[in-house]
Amino acid sequence: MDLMGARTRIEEIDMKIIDLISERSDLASVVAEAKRREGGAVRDDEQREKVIARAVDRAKESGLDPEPVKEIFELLILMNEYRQWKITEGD
Ligand SMILES: C=C(O[C@@H]1C=C(C(=O)O)C=C[C@H]1O)C(=O)O
Repeated sequence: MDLMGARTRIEEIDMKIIDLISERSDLASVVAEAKRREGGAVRDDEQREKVIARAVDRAKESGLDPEPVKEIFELLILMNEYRQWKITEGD
C-alpha cells in the first residue's frame, strides 16, 4: 500500500470511529432515562473504573500503549456524562 492508499484507509477508519463515538454518545439518552426511572447519578465512579479497566486491558492485548487509550476513554465518558447532564438539566 502506498502513502495515498494508507491515507485513504485512515480516513475510512476515522469516519467509522466518529460513527461509533456518535452511537456511544447517543446511548446517553437511554442511560439518563434509566437513571431517572431507577435512580442514580450521572457520574458513576464504579462504572467509570470498569469501563477504563476494560479499555486498558483490551489496549494491552492489542499491543497498544494503554495510557493514551485511557485518556481517550476518559474523554468518551465525559462526553456521555455531558450529554446526560444536558438531558436531565431541566429536571
Ligand atoms: C454511561 C453511564 O454514565 C456515565 C458514563 C459512563 C461511560 O460513558 O461509560 C460511565 C459511567 C458514568 O459516569 C453509566 O452509568 O453507565
